Amino acid sequence: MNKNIKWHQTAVTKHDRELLKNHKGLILWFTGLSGSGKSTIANALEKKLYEKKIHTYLLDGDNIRYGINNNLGFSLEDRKENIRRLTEIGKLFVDAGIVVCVASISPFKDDRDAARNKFKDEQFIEIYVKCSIEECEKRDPKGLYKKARTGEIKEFTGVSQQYEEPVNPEIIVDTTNQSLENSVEQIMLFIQKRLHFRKER
Ligand SMILES: Nc1ncnc2c1ncn2[C@@H]1O[C@H](COP(=O)(O)OS(=O)(=O)O)[C@@H](OP(=O)(O)O)[C@H]1O
Ligand SMILES: Nc1ncnc2c1ncn2[C@@H]1O[C@H](COP(=O)(O)OP(=O)(O)O)[C@@H](O)[C@H]1O
Repeated sequence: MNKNIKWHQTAVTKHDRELLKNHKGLILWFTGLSGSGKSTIANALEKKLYEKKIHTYLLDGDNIRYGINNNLGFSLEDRKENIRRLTEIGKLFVDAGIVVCVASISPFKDDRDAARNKFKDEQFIEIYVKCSIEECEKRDPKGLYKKARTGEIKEFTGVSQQYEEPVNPEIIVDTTNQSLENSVEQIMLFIQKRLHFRKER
Protein backbone atom coordinates (compact mmCIF):
# COMPACT_ATOMS: atom_id res chain seq x y z
CA MET A 1 0.00 0.00 0.00
CA ASN A 2 1.40 3.40 -1.01
CA LYS A 3 1.67 5.57 2.11
CA ASN A 4 0.88 8.67 0.05
CA ILE A 5 -2.62 7.43 -0.66
CA LYS A 6 -5.37 8.41 1.73
CA TRP A 7 -8.92 7.02 2.07
CA HIS A 8 -11.62 9.66 1.39
CA GLN A 9 -14.84 9.45 3.33
CA THR A 10 -17.83 10.20 1.12
CA ALA A 11 -20.57 12.67 2.06
CA VAL A 12 -23.29 10.20 1.10
CA THR A 13 -22.74 6.99 3.04
CA LYS A 14 -23.56 3.33 2.43
CA HIS A 15 -26.30 3.62 5.03
CA ASP A 16 -27.81 6.62 3.18
CA ARG A 17 -27.87 4.59 -0.02
CA GLU A 18 -29.42 1.61 1.76
CA LEU A 19 -32.15 3.81 3.23
CA LEU A 20 -32.94 5.14 -0.22
CA LYS A 21 -33.38 1.58 -1.50
CA ASN A 22 -35.04 0.37 1.68
CA HIS A 23 -32.84 -2.69 1.93
CA LYS A 24 -29.29 -3.52 2.88
CA GLY A 25 -26.34 -4.35 0.67
CA LEU A 26 -25.18 -7.98 0.81
CA ILE A 27 -22.87 -10.34 -0.99
CA LEU A 28 -24.07 -13.83 -1.88
CA TRP A 29 -21.06 -15.92 -2.87
CA PHE A 30 -21.98 -18.99 -4.95
CA THR A 31 -19.24 -21.61 -5.09
CA GLY A 32 -19.31 -25.04 -6.71
CA LEU A 33 -18.10 -27.17 -9.59
CA SER A 34 -18.60 -26.14 -13.21
CA GLY A 35 -22.12 -27.22 -14.15
CA SER A 36 -23.30 -27.47 -10.54
CA GLY A 37 -25.89 -24.73 -11.11
CA LYS A 38 -24.32 -21.50 -9.79
CA SER A 39 -25.36 -19.33 -12.74
CA THR A 40 -28.78 -20.94 -13.11
CA ILE A 41 -29.65 -20.44 -9.44
CA ALA A 42 -28.12 -16.94 -9.18
CA ASN A 43 -30.13 -15.85 -12.25
CA ALA A 44 -33.40 -17.25 -10.91
CA LEU A 45 -32.74 -15.70 -7.51
CA GLU A 46 -31.95 -12.33 -9.06
CA LYS A 47 -35.27 -12.40 -10.93
CA LYS A 48 -37.14 -13.14 -7.70
CA LEU A 49 -35.36 -10.31 -5.89
CA TYR A 50 -36.00 -7.90 -8.76
CA GLU A 51 -39.73 -8.65 -8.54
CA LYS A 52 -39.54 -7.68 -4.88
CA LYS A 53 -37.86 -4.39 -5.83
CA ILE A 54 -34.49 -5.40 -4.40
CA HIS A 55 -31.55 -3.91 -6.30
CA THR A 56 -29.18 -6.64 -7.43
CA TYR A 57 -26.21 -7.31 -9.66
CA LEU A 58 -24.74 -10.62 -10.78
CA LEU A 59 -20.99 -10.97 -11.14
CA ASP A 60 -20.58 -14.21 -13.07
CA GLY A 61 -17.03 -15.56 -13.17
CA ASP A 62 -17.30 -16.33 -16.87
CA ASN A 63 -18.56 -12.83 -17.74
CA ILE A 64 -16.00 -11.00 -15.63
CA ARG A 65 -13.30 -13.00 -17.39
CA TYR A 66 -14.42 -11.33 -20.66
CA GLY A 67 -13.42 -7.91 -19.34
CA ILE A 68 -11.57 -6.92 -16.20
CA ASN A 69 -10.19 -10.46 -15.71
CA ASN A 70 -9.37 -11.22 -19.34
CA ASN A 71 -5.67 -11.47 -18.53
CA LEU A 72 -6.22 -14.37 -16.11
CA GLY A 73 -6.15 -18.12 -16.69
CA PHE A 74 -6.81 -21.03 -14.34
CA SER A 75 -3.51 -21.54 -12.49
CA LEU A 76 -3.68 -21.34 -8.68
CA GLU A 77 -2.26 -17.79 -8.73
CA ASP A 78 -4.64 -16.61 -11.44
CA ARG A 79 -7.66 -18.06 -9.65
CA LYS A 80 -6.54 -16.31 -6.46
CA GLU A 81 -6.28 -13.01 -8.33
CA ASN A 82 -9.64 -13.65 -10.00
CA ILE A 83 -11.28 -14.09 -6.58
CA ARG A 84 -9.48 -11.05 -5.18
CA ARG A 85 -10.82 -8.85 -7.97
CA LEU A 86 -14.33 -10.31 -7.69
CA THR A 87 -14.15 -9.56 -3.97
CA GLU A 88 -13.06 -5.96 -4.49
CA ILE A 89 -15.73 -5.37 -7.16
CA GLY A 90 -18.28 -7.04 -4.86
CA LYS A 91 -17.25 -4.70 -2.05
CA LEU A 92 -17.99 -1.67 -4.20
CA PHE A 93 -21.44 -3.04 -5.01
CA VAL A 94 -22.20 -3.75 -1.36
CA ASP A 95 -21.04 -0.24 -0.52
CA ALA A 96 -23.47 1.01 -3.18
CA GLY A 97 -26.25 -0.75 -1.22
CA ILE A 98 -26.77 -3.52 -3.74
CA VAL A 99 -27.31 -7.25 -3.27
CA VAL A 100 -24.48 -8.67 -5.31
CA CYS A 101 -24.38 -12.32 -6.35
CA VAL A 102 -20.96 -13.71 -7.21
CA ALA A 103 -21.06 -16.95 -9.21
CA SER A 104 -17.54 -18.31 -9.41
CA ILE A 105 -16.12 -21.79 -8.93
CA SER A 106 -13.76 -20.33 -6.29
CA PRO A 107 -12.35 -23.79 -5.59
CA PHE A 108 -9.97 -22.97 -2.76
CA LYS A 109 -10.94 -22.41 0.86
CA ASP A 110 -8.19 -19.86 1.52
CA ASP A 111 -9.36 -17.67 -1.37
CA ARG A 112 -13.00 -17.87 -0.25
CA ASP A 113 -11.99 -17.08 3.33
CA ALA A 114 -9.97 -14.10 2.11
CA ALA A 115 -13.13 -12.88 0.34
CA ARG A 116 -15.23 -13.40 3.48
CA ASN A 117 -12.73 -11.47 5.61
CA LYS A 118 -13.28 -8.34 3.54
CA PHE A 119 -16.91 -8.07 4.72
CA LYS A 120 -18.82 -7.76 7.95
CA ASP A 121 -20.19 -11.12 9.21
CA GLU A 122 -23.80 -10.30 8.39
CA GLN A 123 -22.94 -9.08 4.86
CA PHE A 124 -21.26 -12.20 3.48
CA ILE A 125 -23.27 -15.32 2.67
CA GLU A 126 -21.42 -18.30 1.26
CA ILE A 127 -23.65 -20.61 -0.77
CA TYR A 128 -22.25 -24.02 -1.62
CA VAL A 129 -23.90 -25.25 -4.79
CA LYS A 130 -23.34 -28.93 -4.14
CA CYS A 131 -23.44 -31.40 -6.99
CA SER A 132 -21.49 -34.58 -7.58
CA ILE A 133 -18.80 -34.50 -10.23
CA GLU A 134 -20.58 -37.40 -11.97
CA GLU A 135 -23.79 -35.35 -12.27
CA CYS A 136 -21.91 -32.20 -13.40
CA GLU A 137 -20.12 -34.24 -16.01
CA LYS A 138 -23.39 -35.77 -17.18
CA ARG A 139 -24.87 -32.26 -17.57
CA ASP A 140 -21.72 -30.81 -19.14
CA PRO A 141 -23.68 -27.75 -20.41
CA LYS A 142 -20.68 -26.25 -22.22
CA GLY A 143 -18.92 -29.46 -23.25
CA LEU A 144 -15.96 -28.54 -21.04
CA TYR A 145 -15.71 -31.82 -19.10
CA LYS A 146 -15.37 -33.65 -22.38
CA LYS A 147 -12.49 -31.38 -23.34
CA ALA A 148 -10.95 -31.73 -19.87
CA ARG A 149 -11.03 -35.54 -20.12
CA THR A 150 -9.23 -35.51 -23.48
CA GLY A 151 -6.66 -33.08 -22.07
CA GLU A 152 -7.69 -30.24 -24.38
CA ILE A 153 -8.38 -28.12 -21.28
CA LYS A 154 -5.76 -28.31 -18.53
CA GLU A 155 -6.21 -27.54 -14.83
CA PHE A 156 -9.94 -28.22 -15.01
CA THR A 157 -11.68 -28.13 -11.62
CA GLY A 158 -12.74 -31.58 -10.43
CA VAL A 159 -10.80 -33.33 -13.20
CA SER A 160 -7.21 -32.11 -13.20
CA GLN A 161 -7.34 -29.56 -10.38
CA GLN A 162 -8.83 -29.72 -6.91
CA TYR A 163 -12.14 -28.39 -5.57
CA GLU A 164 -12.09 -27.91 -1.80
CA GLU A 165 -15.59 -28.25 -0.38
CA PRO A 166 -16.75 -25.41 1.89
CA VAL A 167 -16.44 -26.32 5.57
CA ASN A 168 -19.12 -24.16 7.13
CA PRO A 169 -21.08 -22.28 4.46
CA GLU A 170 -24.18 -20.33 5.45
CA ILE A 171 -26.23 -22.26 2.87
CA ILE A 172 -25.87 -25.57 1.02
CA VAL A 173 -28.11 -26.23 -1.96
CA ASP A 174 -27.90 -29.77 -3.28
CA THR A 175 -28.73 -29.57 -6.96
CA THR A 176 -28.44 -33.32 -7.54
CA ASN A 177 -31.45 -33.82 -5.29
CA GLN A 178 -33.40 -30.56 -5.09
CA SER A 179 -35.19 -28.49 -7.69
CA LEU A 180 -34.15 -25.05 -8.88
CA GLU A 181 -37.29 -23.53 -7.33
CA ASN A 182 -36.50 -25.20 -4.04
CA SER A 183 -32.94 -23.83 -3.98
CA VAL A 184 -34.14 -20.30 -4.74
CA GLU A 185 -36.76 -20.53 -2.00
CA GLN A 186 -34.17 -21.79 0.49
CA ILE A 187 -31.88 -18.84 -0.24
CA MET A 188 -34.76 -16.33 -0.17
CA LEU A 189 -35.78 -17.57 3.27
CA PHE A 190 -32.24 -17.31 4.61
CA ILE A 191 -31.56 -13.77 3.38
CA GLN A 192 -34.85 -12.20 4.56
CA LYS A 193 -33.48 -11.16 7.95
CA ARG A 194 -30.18 -9.90 6.57
CA LEU A 195 -31.88 -7.87 3.87
CA HIS A 196 -34.32 -5.73 5.75
CA PHE A 197 -34.01 -3.01 8.37
CA ARG A 198 -35.50 -3.89 11.72
CA LYS A 199 -38.86 -2.18 12.17
CA GLU A 200 -39.04 0.55 14.88
CA ARG A 201 -41.47 -0.37 17.63
N1 LIG B 1 -9.64 -25.00 -16.39
C1 LIG B 1 -10.87 -24.58 -16.08
N2 LIG B 1 -11.39 -24.89 -14.84
C2 LIG B 1 -12.62 -24.46 -14.52
N3 LIG B 1 -13.41 -23.69 -15.34
C3 LIG B 1 -12.94 -23.37 -16.56
C4 LIG B 1 -11.67 -23.79 -16.97
N4 LIG B 1 -11.46 -23.32 -18.23
C5 LIG B 1 -12.54 -22.63 -18.58
N5 LIG B 1 -13.45 -22.64 -17.58
C6 LIG B 1 -14.71 -21.86 -17.61
O1 LIG B 1 -14.48 -20.77 -16.74
C7 LIG B 1 -15.48 -20.70 -15.75
C8 LIG B 1 -14.86 -20.61 -14.34
O2 LIG B 1 -14.44 -19.31 -14.09
P1 LIG B 1 -14.41 -18.80 -12.60
O3 LIG B 1 -13.96 -17.39 -12.68
O4 LIG B 1 -15.69 -19.07 -11.93
O5 LIG B 1 -13.27 -19.74 -11.98
S1 LIG B 1 -12.49 -19.56 -10.61
O6 LIG B 1 -13.43 -19.04 -9.60
O7 LIG B 1 -11.37 -18.65 -10.84
O8 LIG B 1 -12.00 -20.90 -10.26
C9 LIG B 1 -16.29 -21.96 -15.81
O9 LIG B 1 -17.62 -21.52 -15.68
P2 LIG B 1 -18.76 -22.34 -14.94
O10 LIG B 1 -18.95 -23.57 -15.79
O11 LIG B 1 -19.94 -21.42 -14.99
O12 LIG B 1 -18.36 -22.67 -13.54
C10 LIG B 1 -15.96 -22.56 -17.18
O13 LIG B 1 -16.97 -22.22 -18.09
N1 LIG C 1 -31.64 -28.64 -9.65
C1 LIG C 1 -30.92 -27.89 -10.49
N2 LIG C 1 -30.48 -26.67 -10.09
C2 LIG C 1 -29.72 -25.92 -10.97
N3 LIG C 1 -29.38 -26.29 -12.22
C3 LIG C 1 -29.80 -27.52 -12.65
C4 LIG C 1 -30.58 -28.35 -11.81
N4 LIG C 1 -30.86 -29.49 -12.49
C5 LIG C 1 -30.30 -29.37 -13.69
N5 LIG C 1 -29.67 -28.19 -13.82
C6 LIG C 1 -28.95 -27.75 -15.03
O1 LIG C 1 -27.55 -27.81 -14.76
C7 LIG C 1 -26.86 -26.82 -15.54
C8 LIG C 1 -26.06 -25.93 -14.62
O2 LIG C 1 -25.32 -25.03 -15.40
P1 LIG C 1 -24.82 -23.64 -14.84
O3 LIG C 1 -25.91 -22.96 -14.08
O4 LIG C 1 -24.18 -22.93 -15.97
O5 LIG C 1 -23.73 -24.14 -13.76
P2 LIG C 1 -22.45 -23.36 -13.24
O6 LIG C 1 -22.75 -21.89 -13.30
O7 LIG C 1 -22.27 -23.86 -11.84
O8 LIG C 1 -21.34 -23.77 -14.16
C9 LIG C 1 -27.94 -26.04 -16.30
O9 LIG C 1 -28.03 -26.57 -17.60
C10 LIG C 1 -29.21 -26.34 -15.50
O10 LIG C 1 -30.38 -26.27 -16.27
